[in-house]
Amino acid sequence: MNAAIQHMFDTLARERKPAFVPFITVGDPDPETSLDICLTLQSAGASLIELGVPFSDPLADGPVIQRSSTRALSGRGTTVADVLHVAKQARQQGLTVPLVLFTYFNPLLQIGLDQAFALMAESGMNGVIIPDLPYEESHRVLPFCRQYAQDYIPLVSITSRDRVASIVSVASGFVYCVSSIGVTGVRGELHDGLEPLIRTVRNCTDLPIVTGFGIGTGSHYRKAADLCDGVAIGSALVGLIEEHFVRRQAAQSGHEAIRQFVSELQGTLR
Ligand SMILES: O=P(O)(O)OC[C@@H](O)[C@@H](O)c1c[nH]c2ccccc12
Repeated sequence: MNAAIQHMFDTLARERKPAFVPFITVGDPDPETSLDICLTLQSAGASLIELGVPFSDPLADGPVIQRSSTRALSGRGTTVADVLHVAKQARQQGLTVPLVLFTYFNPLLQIGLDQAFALMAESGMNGVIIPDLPYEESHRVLPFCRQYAQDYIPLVSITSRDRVASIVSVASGFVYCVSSIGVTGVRGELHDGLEPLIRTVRNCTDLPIVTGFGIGTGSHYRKAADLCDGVAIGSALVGLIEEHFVRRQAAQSGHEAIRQFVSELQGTLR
């Protein structure tokens, strides 16, 4: 268990507030901007930030995050080490919210699991989500998570309901409930399988539950927040970054748009 993530959820539970968990692809449009965006997200009210490692074959990602990964991999590219360097710099610049590395398995294998987790701990990371590592393979990383005090956050999806007990048995920090089927990207509606999935997870663990996938509007955010302990938003935020920092090349309006976006989401809870 990583104390920072547990402390964050304990504090929010006492305040009866959900965690707001944004996802960004680090290196999109560049590492320096990603660092600034993390600081903006913290000041806007993010509870924990998912730092995405761009990957060439993001199977679980829709077009917005795929484009984001492609941009982060173009030019000099963005590696796991680059993402962790951004985390370390952000810590030095006052980022205090917990950070979770969001990476496919291959980039970790490329630098070696022991080296990767040692670097994560040294960079101030608090946990890891590996969307393409199945429960049956989680034993390959759990010893390193324990050794380096990194929470292992598994994904539970609507299609994996019959395996929830096994999947959450290896979890620490929180459990990530994938609220839709398919790939990431804002949906028109929350999947009606989300509520029964959360009930199933609640019956299997006392860990906090964060849901994500497809949430991009205030009404969906509120519905998801009523069901869970936290809500993850990626594509809607990455789309804002694409619009302001890439298309318009307007960083100032980009940071303002992020603050406005977070404020509107939080406003739906009042
Ligand atoms: O982008 P969305 O639809 O808001 O979904 C959250 C998602 O971005 C983030 O948590 C995530 C990024 N890539 C993933 C792959 C699998 C599960 C979750 C993710």
